[in-house]
Amino acid sequence: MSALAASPAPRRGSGRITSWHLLLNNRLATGGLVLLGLILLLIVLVPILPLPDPDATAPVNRLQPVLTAGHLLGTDQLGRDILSRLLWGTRVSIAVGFAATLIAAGIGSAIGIIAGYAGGRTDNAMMRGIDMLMAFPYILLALAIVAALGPGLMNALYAIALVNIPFFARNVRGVTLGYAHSEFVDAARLSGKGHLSVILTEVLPNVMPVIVITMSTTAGWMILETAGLSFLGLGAQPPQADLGSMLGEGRAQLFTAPHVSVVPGAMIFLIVISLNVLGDGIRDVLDPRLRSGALARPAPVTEVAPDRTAPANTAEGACLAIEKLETGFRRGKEIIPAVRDVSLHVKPGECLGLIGESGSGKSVTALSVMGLVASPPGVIRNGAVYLGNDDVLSMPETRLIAKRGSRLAYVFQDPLTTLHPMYPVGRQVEEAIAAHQQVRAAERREKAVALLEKVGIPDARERSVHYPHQLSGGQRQRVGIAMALANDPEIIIADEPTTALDVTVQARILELLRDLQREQGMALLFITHDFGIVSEFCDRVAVMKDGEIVETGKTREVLANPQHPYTKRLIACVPELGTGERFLDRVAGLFAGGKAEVAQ
Ligand SMILES: Nc1ncnc2c1ncn2[C@@H]1O[C@H](COP(=O)(O)OP(=O)(O)OP(=O)(O)O)[C@@H](O)[C@H]1O
Repeated sequence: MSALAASPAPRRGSGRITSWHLLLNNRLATGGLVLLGLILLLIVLVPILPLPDPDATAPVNRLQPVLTAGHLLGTDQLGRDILSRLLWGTRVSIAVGFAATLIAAGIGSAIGIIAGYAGGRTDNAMMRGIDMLMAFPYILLALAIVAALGPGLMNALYAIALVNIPFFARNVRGVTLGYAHSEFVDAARLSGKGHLSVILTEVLPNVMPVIVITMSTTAGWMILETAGLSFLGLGAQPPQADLGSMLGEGRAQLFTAPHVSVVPGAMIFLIVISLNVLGDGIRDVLDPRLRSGALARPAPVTEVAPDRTAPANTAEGACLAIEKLETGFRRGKEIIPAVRDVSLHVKPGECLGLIGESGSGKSVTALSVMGLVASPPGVIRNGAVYLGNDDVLSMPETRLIAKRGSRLAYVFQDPLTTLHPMYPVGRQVEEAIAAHQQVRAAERREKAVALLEKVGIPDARERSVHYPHQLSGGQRQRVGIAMALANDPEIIIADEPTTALDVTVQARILELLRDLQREQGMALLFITHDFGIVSEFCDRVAVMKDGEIVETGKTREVLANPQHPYTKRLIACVPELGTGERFLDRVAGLFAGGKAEVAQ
């Protein structure tokens, strides 16, 4: 860990959020859990409950209605107590459904992991087998299996398990394929671990949430399928009750005594619905991206707290002013602040460097400007952002969205993740133009080529039909800059635009940004963690630490006379050519002593 990264992290909420809290936060899942818990409790207690024998017939008492004395849910066509049969039958159906789920999950997941991990012929052979299994209508396949093995609950269980193996195998194989060639799996292999060990320690823990999610969402389905087979007389055999056979037996009295079939039908419905909503809740808890809301479709604009205090614009003549900004992230009911009390301004033609260690809040500050922090979980608690005199955070959503890319544009760190991999780069620049300008397709194309030329892409016309993966890292970043320039913005926010590039490309991109900024008189908010870049590039600098601005001023003055110890440490971290040893001594001295100051 770098010395800088070792400095204390922003304060976090003290309450520990467990998976239980997250599950219980989801009302539907809690409802499902309570309902399923009650049903499970009843079927566990059924042997000790004072209920009549579920199989004891009493023809004189046949088809008694609900709420008859001694028969709360009435009796069936043979005079058997429906409540007793329902609870014993539910016990059988749930046991068979869960057992089938476990068998299908075990075998299907093993096939999926082995096929995905091994790849090549093994994968091909296993998946073709699975495809054949899937090619049959599953209920027909289950019927054929039971017909071959003979009717009975155990055979129904095997049949249901078998027809569900492909769902697990396909799901798990897909996820395993993604992990099989990832760096951490390669590293484990290279460190000498055997295949089994790699599968068990590296692949399985990552695939496990998918297995559990598939289990929780298919268990209800399997209970339904078991009931279906019993309904057709291929599962539970008389006199044994399960929900499907009760439903099948009640069919003949559907119009004269509907309760005989409605009661088991309602129970099937309750079990399946509770399992499904609980399964959805479990999926949300197990997938950390869902947990933070990252996969939920983010709102088009960051949520702004209704009780936000919006200070007035104090920066005269600035084209961008941030006033006392406070942005945080929701975690349960808490909002954990990421930036606090941040005030900055940039004037036309000026370059402001925003510098700070990783996690200090630079990106959150930059993204808050145009309401781009994903909500959920992001929320702007307090503060204001002014573009000229316009209060951005008070604007109607559509107006704010219209300002994105026109008055203010962003250049992000990694163009490979921001460019669409399936479209040629020229088309993506054209899209940026089309977002704000009504120009004909041919003109737009010419404009896109001109922009690519302007940012220094050689043979721009030919390159414009290339896809992002066909360009180098530096060229991709140039495309990102071309897109930012597409609508002649007044301000560009460049968020560590050169971090992913090697030093020579980095220098060229920085030069390009500086030239364009001077040429077009744009304001630039340049985010970096490198004081070397700030000293060469920025007129003023703001230093950020733990979500707050700790020092701000003209770059030359801050460099010559840093006030905050953290600024001094950042400056000390800039290596000077030929002073390698001295630099390391300085850094080591600084961080060994913790609070040691830098000798200027
Ligand atoms: N989606 C999120 N949910 C919760 N916390 C987040 C989220 N995004 C960022 N944060 C937190 O906000 C804080 C500031 O993050 P930010 O990305 O602004 O840091 P940064 O200074 O830009 O770091 P870097 O230089 O590594 O990009 C960090 O503590 C981070 O963990």
